[in-house]
Formats: sequence, C-alpha cells, structure tokens
Amino acid sequence: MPNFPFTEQFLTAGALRTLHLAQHLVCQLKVEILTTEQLLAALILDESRATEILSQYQITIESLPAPYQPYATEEAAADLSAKVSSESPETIEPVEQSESLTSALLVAQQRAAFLGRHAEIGTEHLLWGLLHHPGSVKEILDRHGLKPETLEPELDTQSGFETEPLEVDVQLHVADTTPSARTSTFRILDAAANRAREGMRVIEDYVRFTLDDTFLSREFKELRHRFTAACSQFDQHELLASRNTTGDVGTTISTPSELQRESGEAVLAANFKRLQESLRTLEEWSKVVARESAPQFEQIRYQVYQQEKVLMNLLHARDVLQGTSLYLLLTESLCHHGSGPAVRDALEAGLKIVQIREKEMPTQELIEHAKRVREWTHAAGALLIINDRPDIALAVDADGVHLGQDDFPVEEARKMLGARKLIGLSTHNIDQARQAVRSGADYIGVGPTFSTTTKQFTEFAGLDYIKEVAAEITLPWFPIGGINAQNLNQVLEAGATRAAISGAICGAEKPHEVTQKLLEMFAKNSSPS
Ligand SMILES: Cc1ncc(COP(=O)(O)OP(=O)(O)O)c(N)n1
Ligand SMILES: Cc1ncsc1CCOP(=O)(O)O
Ligand SMILES: [Mg+2]
Repeated sequence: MPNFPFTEQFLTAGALRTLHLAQHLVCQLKVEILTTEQLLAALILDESRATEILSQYQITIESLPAPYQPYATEEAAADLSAKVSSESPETIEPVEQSESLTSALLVAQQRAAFLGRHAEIGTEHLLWGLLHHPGSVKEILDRHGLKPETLEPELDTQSGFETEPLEVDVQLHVADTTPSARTSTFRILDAAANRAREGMRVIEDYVRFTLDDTFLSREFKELRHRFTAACSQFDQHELLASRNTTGDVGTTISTPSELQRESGEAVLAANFKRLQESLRTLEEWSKVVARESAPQFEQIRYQVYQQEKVLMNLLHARDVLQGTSLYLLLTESLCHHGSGPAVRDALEAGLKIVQIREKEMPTQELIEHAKRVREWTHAAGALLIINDRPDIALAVDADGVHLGQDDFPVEEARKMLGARKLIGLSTHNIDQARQAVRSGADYIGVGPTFSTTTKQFTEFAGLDYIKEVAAEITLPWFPIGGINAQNLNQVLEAGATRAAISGAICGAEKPHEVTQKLLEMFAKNSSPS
C-alpha cells in the first residue's frame, strides 16, 4: 500500500491513480523521495479533473524541469499510464515522501472535508494542496496564473467523473478530525504550550535575576509575547476542555537526569531543549487544528535556537574573560623601548589580556612577533588577541581576534575560528552593541570615548555611550579611546568595569608602573564579572 497521509480515508479513483502514477515516477526518475513535483507531473499526465484544469492554464510537462521532458510526448505519457493501470496497488513499492508533499496532501484532505465531502479527496483537491505549499511547484502554478482564488470556483462543483469514492487503507501522519481525535490533538497542544511556557520562564528568570541582563531579558520577553500571540489562535475553550492532568500517564515519570542538574548552564541547556521540542510539537499538531499557527511556531523555534546560541556564548565569554579588567592594545611604533619590553612589563604587573594591533607590519614579521608575544602571554596566564586578522590568530594559536564594524564579519570569523576562540567586535552606538550580542561576539569594544592620537576620529561616542551600554549589556565590554590613569575614574563612574588602553601604556616611560596603577584603580572600583 502507498504511504500517503490518510488512513481509512476515501480517495476518488482519479486521485488514487494519480498518486500511484506519482509513485511510479519516483522509480522511473531514480529519485529518493516522492515530492510535490512528481505529484504535479502525475496530475498533468493522467486524465482527471485536475488535468483538465491544468491544461486550461497551459500547464504541461514542458512547464516542469528537464528530468520530466521525456514524458512530453503522447506515447511516453500513454506508456506510463498503461503501466500504472496494469499494476495492482499492492505491488507498488512504498516510497518515502517529502514533508512538503505530506503537508500538501493534508491541505487537500482539509479542503475536501471543508466542502462537506469528508475524506473524499479528488484530484482538484490535490491540486489545491499544491497551490498552498510554498516552493517551486507553487511557483510554476503561479507563473501560469493558477492561484487559489482561480481554482476555488472549480472546487465547489462536482465533477462528471470521479464520483465514486474508493476506500484505501493508508498510513496517517497527522490529520484526523473526528471529535475524539480533535480532543487528543488539543490535549497535546495544551501540554506542549504549557511545557514551552515553563521552559521560557526558567530561561527568562535566569537572564533577568542571575545575569541582570536588561537587553537579553527584553529579547526573551519579546519572544514570550510572540509565543503567546501564536497560542492565542487556538480555540482557548477547546484547549482547556481537553486538559486531563490527573489522567496523564506522564505526570509521575521522571528520569534521573531530570532530578539532577550540575550547574546553571545545565539547567539552561535542558530548558532550551524542552522548549525547542515543545515548539516542534506545537508546530506539527497545530497543522491539524489551526494551520495558520504552524509557521509561527516554526519561526519561534528558529528564534529560540538563535537565543540559545547567544546566551550560551555569553556565559562562555564571561567565564573566559573573568578577571580581565585592563586590556592592552600593543603597537610597536607607540612603545618607547620596543613592544617586547612594554608587554613583558605590563604582564609582570598583572595584565591579563593583550591585543596585537599592528596595521603596517608585514605578515611574516607579524607572525614571528605574535609567536613571541604568545609565549609571554602563555607564561603569564594571559589571553592573546590579534587585531583584524583571523588567519594570524589561527597561525599563532592566539585566543581570538578583534574585528571592527567594517572588518571580517563575525559569522565568517566564527566559521574560521570555531566556538572556542574569542571574537571581539568594535561598536560605536547602542544598536551596534545589541547587534553584536545577537551576532555571537564574545566581547565588545565601546567607543571612542575620548580624543586620542592613536587613531583619528571625527566623532566620539563619549561617556554617554558607556552609560547606555552599562545599563543593558552584560556581555563583557571594554571602553576604548584616549583612556588613561587621569580619566579612568570617569569611565568607571559611567558604569564600566573594564577598559582597553594603548598609548597610555605603550608610550609610558615605565609601562610596569602605569599598568599597576591602572589595575589598582579597577580593583578599588570593583572587579569585573
Ligand atoms: C578592544 C578594542 N575595541 C575597539 C577596537 C577598534 O577596532 P577597529 O574598529 O577595527 O579599529 P582598528 O583597531 O582595527 O583600527 C580595538 N582594536 N580593540
Ligand atoms: C583602535 C582604537 N579604536 C578606538 S579608539 C582606539 C585607539 C585606542 O588607543 P588609545 O588608548 O591610545 O587611545
Ligand atoms: Mg579593525
């Protein structure tokens, strides 16, 4: 028996023949799964109600891609039809079918039911199903002017042939609209919605109360509102009426892993999983009773995958960057006694993160230089970041790279560097900072704060921008630009707990002394998380 998504349902003779023909095409074309494309080809090739409609719109085999062209001649089409007619359905090997075909068949079934011909699915309904599934087949139909509104009148009239429904015993994936199946579907939806809501709350509470992250709390809250809006499309009465908690065989089941979580991260990971699974359940089962909601749950699920990445990344970055209050940007030309002595001095004074920022140095020289600094930073237990160049960061096994708004995109750098390397991103306003968090950057540069001779700027983000970031971002962030021991307190008072500094350390007579002084100022303020 074929593997179509109807069980003990009725297909008209024409619809059943068309589906068999489509299945035949899968073998003939040597493709792996049955898709909406073969269904359209079969509707064109067979002689049915839909074939008539398709020919009115000049939709022929020529409208299909190259592999179907051998069936463009009358003889080839007749040959195929003859083969299908001569075979008994039992001898046709079942084939796997695409999700889009399942969904198109489901729409066909719903349309037939809508007409009061419950379970009597004709070829015109199959065509209706194809018109409702976005993709290449719908595009072909659209191109020829066949749209739901043009097919609609055809569906309301009975056809001359295909009046005899044929009972077929085929598998059901989703659709069943009997009252008890409907109640079960709502029961599933109710349980999944509750589970998703709970998972969302667990995550949101962590972001809000443990992290104190205003920006991410807002993002999660917005997600929850989107979710509530999608759920509100269910009939609330049916949803509640279907609930049967005392009769739920699953309420007392708990696995050892549910009883124990090793850390906050483990709690988050488990709740992201339960949220994603519940959203998938909602997506699948809403197709049966509230089709418009399914794509919304799908979108929300993708957003949750993204939020999971952002949040887990943030936790990792906060962990790796713990204790890095002072960030030195090391540039040879700014150093009085060479960059080697400057960085060794600063490391000895307690510096924990260094960026090599060399704009002019030839690549090979830069690699040799970076390898030396790598050894010194390793010995001091400090992180090494390379400015602008992910390739050099990889070559010298640095801890990461720093990128500007116009440099390598974060997503591309992440592909090159993998999950464990740090990616810093410069930002100059609050929208860029928010976007940087969403992009999966591990820390952000915030500036320029004050005027500086190290780099030319025409505009300054100033202390106000520091205040804005301090109010909402907990991804590690470093103010930068003209910061020194004389103005650091202003930066700290604006809410910063870190800073990136170049000239004030590189250009100092005694880098050790300056570094020590700056580190003491941070320590007095409070240590960065
Ligand atoms: C920590 C930190 N923040 C900002 C910058 C500036 O990076 P970018 O905007 O790419 O400018 P250049 O440094 O490449 O001139 C930085 N390097 N480090
Ligand atoms: C590279 C860069 N980007 C923003 S400000 C700046 C220069 C930082 O150097 P300094 O601390 O000497 O002002
Ligand atoms: Mg740059």
